Amino acid sequence: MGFFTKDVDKDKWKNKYLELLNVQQQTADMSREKEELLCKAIIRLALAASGFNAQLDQYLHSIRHHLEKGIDSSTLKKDLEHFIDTLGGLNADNYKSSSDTGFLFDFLLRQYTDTQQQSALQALRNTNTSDNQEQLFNTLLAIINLDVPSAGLVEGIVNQIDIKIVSDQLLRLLEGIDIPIVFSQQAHAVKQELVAVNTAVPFVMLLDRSISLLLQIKQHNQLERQDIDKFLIHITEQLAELDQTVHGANEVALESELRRSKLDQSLSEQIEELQLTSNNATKLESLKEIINDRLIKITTEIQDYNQKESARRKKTQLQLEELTQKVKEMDAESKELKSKLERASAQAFRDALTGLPNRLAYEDRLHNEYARWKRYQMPLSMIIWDIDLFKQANDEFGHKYGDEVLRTISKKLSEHCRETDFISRFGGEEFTMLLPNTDKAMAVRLANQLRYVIEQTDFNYNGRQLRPITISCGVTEFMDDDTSETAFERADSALYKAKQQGRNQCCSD
Ligand SMILES: Nc1nc2c(ncn2[C@@H]2O[C@H](COP(=O)(O)OP(=O)(O)OP(=O)(O)O)[C@@H](O)[C@H]2O)c(=O)[nH]1
Repeated sequence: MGFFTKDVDKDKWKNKYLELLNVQQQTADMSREKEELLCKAIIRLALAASGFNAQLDQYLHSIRHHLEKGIDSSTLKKDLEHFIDTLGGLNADNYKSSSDTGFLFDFLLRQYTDTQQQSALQALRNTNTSDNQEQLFNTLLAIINLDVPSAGLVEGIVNQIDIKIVSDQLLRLLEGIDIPIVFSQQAHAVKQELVAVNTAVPFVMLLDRSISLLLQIKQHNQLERQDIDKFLIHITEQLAELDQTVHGANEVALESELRRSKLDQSLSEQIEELQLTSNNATKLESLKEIINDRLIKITTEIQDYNQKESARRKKTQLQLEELTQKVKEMDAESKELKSKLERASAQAFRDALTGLPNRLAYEDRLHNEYARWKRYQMPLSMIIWDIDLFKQANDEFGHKYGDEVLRTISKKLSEHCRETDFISRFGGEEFTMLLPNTDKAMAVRLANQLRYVIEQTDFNYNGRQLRPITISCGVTEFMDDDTSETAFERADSALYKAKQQGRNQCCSD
């Protein structure tokens, strides 16, 4: 009778083995869980960092795309390397944007027509390759000599320019650029003064203030850009850190697998030897001894393996907790940044006075509606509105009243058009509307309804009932080979016709 026929010993063996299998299963589950958590965190961070720069976006997209299939360390490493290289390249030429300074040069060249100033400005424009904006601005200020406006300069400006035209241009410039919220009050005040300016001396001071405001806005935008770049670098470092942790986790899992297969191999070798010994055994006592020795050896090996595994599990658990904490922090950071960016971009697209979408938002929407019209050929109409004799109302009752009129008209116009229609404050007392799925006849009908609503609105000032305020508009429908500019020109000409024909009317082309 063989020694292995004893059921108790056989069960002891089986249980040990099953226990080991169980431990192995738990380890594998834990690794998978950890990997999923890491993938999620990296995908979220890549999403949060998207949209800043088209070059970076392609790598962020690739990182997300690869991670959706699970972590492959070598692909992730490659993606991250590309990302970091591109980011480094961007930092080098980030602040050389010639278009930013271009608008300043255009503006100054229009305002400073003295030949000396013109040639100095042109020369600076042609040779300016410096990254140092502060230096550039100082040179510019020296050329136009704004800090100490001499009598000669004042006279020069007064003789050479029409104050109304320049202040209108400055107004348009201020309305055309994104004004960060911190400057909105200052910009509003400058705009109001530009609207009201009528003598040369305050105008020169106002010009000084306008340019200094433009410079401040530019510096502010640069700082904001630097902040975003810092955040991108921070995210990249965190991604790299996570990548390292994944590497570490993979190595630990690999080690554990190796130990496990060594144990398996050792156990099966010992069992084979036992079988061989029992088959060849002739004496029961010596056989018992051999088997006992083997069992002790096997038990020691299993205990040793369990001890190491338990230490490793504790370490993995600790790493997992650290990782979870890190992921939570990164998650909170990216959420905060996302909401900050959303707030900032919502502000950039709104007109502060009326709350309507501004000109920038209009350009954006026009781009989309135009593309849709080109593709699907559904009718698309455009209306340009202008308040009638608004200058009179301003002159008579002051700008505060004028602002109130602007707010009331904005509210009425938005309340009385469809949700799919888009209305914006284009600038000053002008509004634009884009009407998808609306042909010219329908647009003219709607325009006349809106015109009537405004005509019927009571405008009060300090409890005083005032004469009605009216609005006029030009209507057009996109057709044939229209570009957004040609359609706009037609609507603008139709508006001009409406004004010429006596105002408070809607004309179409
Ligand atoms: N209160 C106020 N007035 C503004 C604002 N933006 C532009 N304006 C004024 O709107 C007036 C527009 O005047 P004009 O372009 O001469 O036109 P108008 O008086 O409406 O005459 P028509 O368009 O020919 O009917 C100017 O006096 C600007 O100062 C603003 O934000 N607030």
